[in-house]
Amino acid sequence: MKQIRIGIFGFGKTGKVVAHEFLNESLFTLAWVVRKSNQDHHKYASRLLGHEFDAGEIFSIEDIHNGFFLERPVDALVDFSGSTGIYLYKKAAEAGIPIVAAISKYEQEEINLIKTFSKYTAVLHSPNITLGINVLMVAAQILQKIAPHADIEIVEEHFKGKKETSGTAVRIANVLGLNVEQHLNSIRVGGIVGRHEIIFGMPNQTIRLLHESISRAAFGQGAIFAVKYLLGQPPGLYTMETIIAEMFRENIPVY
Ligand SMILES: NC(=O)C1=CN([C@@H]2O[C@H](COP(=O)(O)OP(=O)(O)OC[C@H]3O[C@@H](n4cnc5c(N)ncnc54)[C@H](OP(=O)(O)O)[C@@H]3O)[C@@H](O)[C@H]2O)C=CC1
Ligand SMILES: O=C(O)C1=N[C@H](C(=O)O)C[C@H](O)C1
Repeated sequence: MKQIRIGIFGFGKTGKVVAHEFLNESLFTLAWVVRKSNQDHHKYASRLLGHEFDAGEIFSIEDIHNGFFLERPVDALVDFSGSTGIYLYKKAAEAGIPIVAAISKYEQEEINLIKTFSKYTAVLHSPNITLGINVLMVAAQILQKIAPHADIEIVEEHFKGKKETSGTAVRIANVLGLNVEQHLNSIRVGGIVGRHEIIFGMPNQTIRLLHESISRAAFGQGAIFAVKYLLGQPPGLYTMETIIAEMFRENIPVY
């Protein structure tokens, strides 16, 4: 069976693990990886990740010219780079290549670009692409309807070096109608991959909804789920949360 060709933007803490997850799935072939610098230029991501075959030639942003996506066609593009990666793949979007934009913090300009791309192709943007966190967000909205007077606080924990507030936590606050400044609490310690807790406080009981990413492989598995969903979808803007909510309504098991 013809493999699904994947191109990945970003080869950092997360991109490397996501590439490894795609390389381990026979349904996919990793066509290329684009990173910011010239580090490991033209080497194969597969070899750097310990595989015994050549896949995922590494390019830098300097290699991205207008013909790049025509010369190296893929069936889906997965972005785990940073907020500026999106400016490099307009031609891919215009060519109708589905896009998984897994960047956690975009400014309005990038959000507008995502919306523009969604006119040409299927674009999924989620600040957290794990299946679990998006189930948590659906559950939290249900719980808030059941207990509208509960006090709600969000606690997000990440590794020491993460500078920005969790995009996931901001998204959770937004869907629950909470003021980010007042109800979002950030902790930065050690090597925590990602932990999000939503605490519903009531006079005589507390309900805690908790999701922990214990390995960045969770992001890879989420990206694989997202690519499989996007293939064949019409142009438009998709999120993991709406996909999972739709599957929940139709009694389709997610995981
Ligand atoms: N949606 C989700 O579920 C998740 C989202 N993320 C998000 O993914 C992003 C990456 O996280 P993380 O891996 O920890 O970050 P890192 O800093 O470890 O890695 C960033 C990678 O992206 C590359 N890069 C940076 N800018 C560009 C660009 N303009 N074009 C192409 N490549 C670029 C870097 O290249 P070089 O190596 O050459 O410097 C590096 O390989 C962050 O926005 C993070 O919030 C992370 C985890 C989960
Ligand atoms: O930077 C990360 O690593 C992560 N970022 C995302 C966020 O900011 O919400 C998602 C995940 O928690 C890991």
